[in-house]
Amino acid sequence: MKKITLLGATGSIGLQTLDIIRQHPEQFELYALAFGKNIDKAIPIIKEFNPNKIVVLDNETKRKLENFVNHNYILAGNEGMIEVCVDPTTDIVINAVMGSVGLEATLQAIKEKKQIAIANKETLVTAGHLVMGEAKRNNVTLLPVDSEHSAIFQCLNGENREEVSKIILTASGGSFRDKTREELANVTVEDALNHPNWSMGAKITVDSATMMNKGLEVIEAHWLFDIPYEQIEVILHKESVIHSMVEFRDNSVIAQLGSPDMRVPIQYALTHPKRLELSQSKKLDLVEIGQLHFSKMDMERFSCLGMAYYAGKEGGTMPTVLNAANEVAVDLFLKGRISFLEIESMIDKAINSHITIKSPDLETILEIDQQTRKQVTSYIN
Ligand SMILES: NC(=O)C1=CN([C@@H]2O[C@H](COP(=O)(O)OP(=O)(O)OC[C@H]3O[C@@H](n4cnc5c(N)ncnc54)[C@H](OP(=O)(O)O)[C@@H]3O)[C@@H](O)[C@H]2O)C=CC1
Ligand SMILES: CC(=O)[C@@H](O)[C@H](O)COP(=O)(O)O
Ligand SMILES: [Mn+2]
Repeated sequence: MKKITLLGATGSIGLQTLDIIRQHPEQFELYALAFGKNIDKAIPIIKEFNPNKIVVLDNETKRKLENFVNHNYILAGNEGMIEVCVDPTTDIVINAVMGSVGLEATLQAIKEKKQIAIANKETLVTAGHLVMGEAKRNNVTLLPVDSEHSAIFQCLNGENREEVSKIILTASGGSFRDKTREELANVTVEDALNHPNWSMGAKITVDSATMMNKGLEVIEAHWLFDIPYEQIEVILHKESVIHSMVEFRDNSVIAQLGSPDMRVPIQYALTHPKRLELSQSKKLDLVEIGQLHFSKMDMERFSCLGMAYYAGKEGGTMPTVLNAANEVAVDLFLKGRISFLEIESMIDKAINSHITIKSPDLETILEIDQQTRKQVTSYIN
């Protein structure tokens, strides 16, 4: 029985993880969960799964939750998140929070040699060298949940990493894939949240529309698979059926396919190297689909992807700035305070005004993250 600590239990990945735990009660138990403020979503989860420990964003949310659930172990904030990650009873930590907020908890979990299933890409973008360094020192393998990285992980099964010539990440193109840059000027939040293939949290859905999601995934792939940026390619594939591919030095390409359903990579991260049945998941029917489409990525149309390659190659604190600027800009867009195209102009401004600090430690990363958030917020004030 694997005892799970689930960070981000009320989110899109969190709820799908709970579905897997529900389907395999003999394999998995929800030991602890963390969420932000959404107690309406959390209450039924707590009642159904009865976790030993609960973490919420702050003391105000803790007090509110205590009015609805009779539980004697509710913690708040970052310290709470760290506590449930290093808890000796926990076997595996699933980081499915939104944004880089779970960074310290993830680092502490790795130090305790917990298994880590990582859905959260921002953690690796903002501090990939620290996370992977800690994982190496503690002999911890990070099990990818992000669909593309799970695909690559599966394609690399049993292969010699030295023989990889290229990783090919597929991108759906997001909500606005058929729009020109001119047409992007007046798009709404509602339009942006209408992803053609996946139902996901608001922030990642907007990232997918700006193509920053793929940019973050390029950096995530660089760290997870220890591969140079020059050997990571992104192509457009509107059906999201091929989740990603690996090309080897003999020109053989291995791809992982499946209907778009995040429960598949989530479950694989929990069962690796084994597999379990997954009910209510649509089997892939290529005859029904008929055709798959691919095209070259237009780096001018999707300028966020270019910014992510730049920040990743520059390294040091630059990806921290990219990530923090993006988190703030997307939040402002979702609140209706800036336009869609202002997301990329704000990120551009932030990365262009930053002087990279090489090999930053955790304190520096956290400081630059906070500074960037303040700076980008000031762009609209
Ligand atoms: N959704 C998907 O299909 C995929 C997601 N990912 C990645 O997984 C991560 C989660 O995405 P997704 O599930 O879509 O996001 P959601 O926005 O749906 O959920 C985010 C979760 O994080 C919690 N949370 C937010 N802020 C805090 C905080 N400060 N402290 C504690 N908990 C917090 C939220 O709690 P509350 O509800 O209370 O706000 C919620 O449980 C992201 O990094 C995303 O890029 C990767 C691949 C696919
Ligand atoms: C499901 C998943 O992994 C998302 O990150 C997905 O990849 C978003 O799709 P695009 O970024 O390709 O639009
Ligand atoms: Mn993805």
